[in-house]
This record gives sequence, C-alpha cells and structure tokens, in this order.
Amino acid sequence: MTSDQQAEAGTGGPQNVLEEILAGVREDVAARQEKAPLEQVRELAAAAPPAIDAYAALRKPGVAVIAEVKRSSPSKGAIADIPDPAELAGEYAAGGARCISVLTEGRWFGGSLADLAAVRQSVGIPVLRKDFVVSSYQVHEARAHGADLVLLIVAALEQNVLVGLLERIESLGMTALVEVHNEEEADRALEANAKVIGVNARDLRTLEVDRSVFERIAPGLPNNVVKIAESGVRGPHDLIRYASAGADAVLVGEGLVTQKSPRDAVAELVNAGNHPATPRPVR
Ligand SMILES: O=P(O)(O)OC[C@@H](O)[C@@H](O)c1c[nH]c2ccccc12
Repeated sequence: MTSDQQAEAGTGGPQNVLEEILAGVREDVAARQEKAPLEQVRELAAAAPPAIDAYAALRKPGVAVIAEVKRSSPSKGAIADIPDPAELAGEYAAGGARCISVLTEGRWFGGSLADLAAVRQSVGIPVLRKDFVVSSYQVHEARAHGADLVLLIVAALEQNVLVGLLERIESLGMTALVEVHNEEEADRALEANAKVIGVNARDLRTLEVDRSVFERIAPGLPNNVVKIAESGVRGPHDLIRYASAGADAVLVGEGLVTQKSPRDAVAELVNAGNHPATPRPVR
C-alpha cells in the first residue's frame, strides 16, 4: 500500500517518510527522558561552556561551508562508516569549514549525541545539532552536548511549537537554523523570527532533490537573514550555482563523507566560495 492509500484507508500510521522518522524520534526522546529527566539535562546545559555565535560566523565574507558528519540516510542507506567523527570534524575544520553539522538521529542517519559531544571536543568552530527536534528536552540536550546551532524543521512543527522552540534555543545562547522547503514554510520561518534559514533541496516527505527550490525561495528572504542551501552539493559547481542565487552558506554531507580526502573536498568548496568571480550575497 502506498502512503497515499494508507492515508485514505485512515490507518492512522505514518503518512510519509518525515512522519515515520518523527514517530521514531518521539519514542527515542521518551526513552532518554526516562533515564535522564529534564531537570538533569537542564543543569548539564547550564553548566556547559557558552555557545559560539554562529550567526556572526556565517555572516563573514565568502560562501561558508557547513560540513556534515553523516553515516547514512533514508534515501541512500549506508553512506560512510565514520568510525571517528571527531577526527572527520577535525579534517573538515582544517579544510576551512565554517561550521560542522552533526546528525544525532540514530535510526535513519546512524548518528548520536555522543557524536555531537566528540565533535564539540575536537573543533573550535560552531557545531550544529542536526536532528528532528520536537521538544525543548532535545534543545537542552543539544546545549549539554556542546551545540551552538540547533536545526528546526518547519514541516515537522506546528507554528506555536516552532516559535517556542526557537525562543528556547535563543534563550540558551544558541542559534536556530530553521529549515524550509517551500514558500509557505519560508513565511512561517520569518513569522517565527528566524535569523538563519536553510532551504532544503530535498523534500523530507518524498526524499526527492530539486536544486531549483533554493533559487525560488531565497530571493524572497530579507538581507539580514543568513541563507543556507542544504542538500545536493556535489562539488564547486553546485556551490557556485547556489551562491549565484544568494546563498551565504551551503550545507554538505554526502558530497564530503564519500571523498578520499574530506579535508581537500572542503578546501575545494571553500576556495570556490572565496573566489572573486563567485557572486556575493546582497546585504
Ligand atoms: O548529503 P547532502 O545531500 O549533502 O545533504 C546534507 C543535508 O542537507 C541533509 O543531510 C539534510 C538537510 N536537512 C536535513 C534534515 C534532517 C536530516 C538530514 C538533513
């Protein structure tokens, strides 16, 4: 049965990939919260060294490269082993990455909070917790494990929840990266007062990649918003295409973790992003 048929049959189960991922995430969060109650994680978050200003880092000149630690994905299955995420993050930083993204979702992406903590220990640049955040518990967890940025996916959140989580992220000194995939979601992100918006070329409901989505949405975003093009960057060519459409940054996973030298692959992108012929975002 297709997901549409399932929806029609009214089985009440997940209607698409995103729904399915979210159902697992909710179970996993509940299980962690059982072991470490909110109060405990809140204290750990409060005791952590302060977050780095990721907004300022992303606003520096040149197209920023956000390099992702990504083992697997719902669309590709296993992508890379990554036995030592801290070492990989060190290579990314040495190659000139502006931020590191760490997937912490376990079931589909093979990530963990331990990966986040390990990466935090190994680099001095901002670190993003890339997950399906649905509760403030996960925001405190992110801070407790050293995150400076937290992803919020508009498609996964009711507007009031989106606003609440964004405020919680900022109240802990972190930056919210608010992910959108269409104009309506972009409007919701702006309404929530997002300062950093990621346009994901991949539709998380169908997993299809369409690189033109960024070109459609980015021109409608105000100049003070940091614009990140997410997914589908295979090399400098894609970075330049996104930069021409106004990208301040690109977020790259598969295109880096599959390279023999992730450091050189990042450096190649960074060089393209700093090249005088590469278009600059208007500010
Ligand atoms: O591997 P890619 O195509 O370079 O994509 C990276 C990143 O954009 C992708 O991992 C991603 C974007 N938004 C997400 C939300 C959840 C999980 C993963 C993602």
